[in-house]
Amino acid sequence: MSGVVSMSTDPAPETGSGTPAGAAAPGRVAVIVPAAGKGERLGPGAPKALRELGGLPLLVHAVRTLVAARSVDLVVVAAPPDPQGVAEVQRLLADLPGDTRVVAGGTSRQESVALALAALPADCDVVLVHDAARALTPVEVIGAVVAAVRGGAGAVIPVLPVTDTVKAVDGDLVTATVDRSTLRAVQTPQGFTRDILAKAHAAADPAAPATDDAGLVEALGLPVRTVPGHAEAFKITTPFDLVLAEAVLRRRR
Ligand SMILES: Nc1ccn([C@@H]2O[C@H](COP(=O)(O)OP(=O)(O)OP(=O)(O)O)[C@@H](O)[C@H]2O)c(=O)n1
Ligand SMILES: C[C@](O)(CO)[C@H](O)COP(=O)(O)O
Repeated sequence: MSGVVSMSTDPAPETGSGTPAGAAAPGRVAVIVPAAGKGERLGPGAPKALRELGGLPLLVHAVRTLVAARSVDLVVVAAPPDPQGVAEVQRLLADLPGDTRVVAGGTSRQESVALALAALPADCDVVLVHDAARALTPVEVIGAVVAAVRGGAGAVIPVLPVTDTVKAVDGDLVTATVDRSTLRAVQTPQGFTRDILAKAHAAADPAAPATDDAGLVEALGLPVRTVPGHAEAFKITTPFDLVLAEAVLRRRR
């Protein structure tokens, strides 16, 4: 497929040993990893997904966990779109086990996800979308999202309660205190049936990209379910997040 680099050969579609006679076997689970962002809030340097945490790029941490997850069959990374970015991601993934592929990403996260979605093999029926920037997400979160989609939810997101008091403001003036009991901080991986994610992206406006994929599903009026997220699935956005991530990694080792 043009623009797609396969890092291993296609495995035969899983037959699913528990499939009842006559029933269609489930398809494969693919994870799209948008990794094409610049990381402007992290400060000057290489694209964020290629910056190091404990001696390895953030992307490698994220993909290593994904390929180790029993529920995941295929990982497609949207790389920084310049030729060096794509080549570097290909090189990094070549050292990892599992079925991994690379596409060139886009100018927004939404576009990067759409480009990877267009490159998925036909036998994937569940698709997760997972930020490279959430490099330390525990494998349990990935399993919980896949299980919820396989259990019948069309769209699933991991969430955490909001722990700060939240205010609405107009400039520097507080206009309201928001009821945080109904608010959740949203993480990735977000999981979808392939049909729903494809419909959501087909209806999306490239000129006003959504910050997450579940937002596109909400815009279709379809339900989005939640599962518990994890504190260590935080997004590495600022230099302080990188310090925090180094501490989490040291504690794990
Ligand atoms: N054009 C883009 C922009 C973002 N992303 C990815 O989307 C994820 C979440 O985005 P964020 O953390 O905001 O990353 P950046 O866009 O790189 O950060 P910044 O806004 O600070 O530049 C990251 O894994 C990032 O690489 C992407 O694939 N393509
Ligand atoms: C998808 C996401 O990680 C959910 O919290 C988040 O919206 C991406 O953040 P961005 O800074 O808008 O890229």
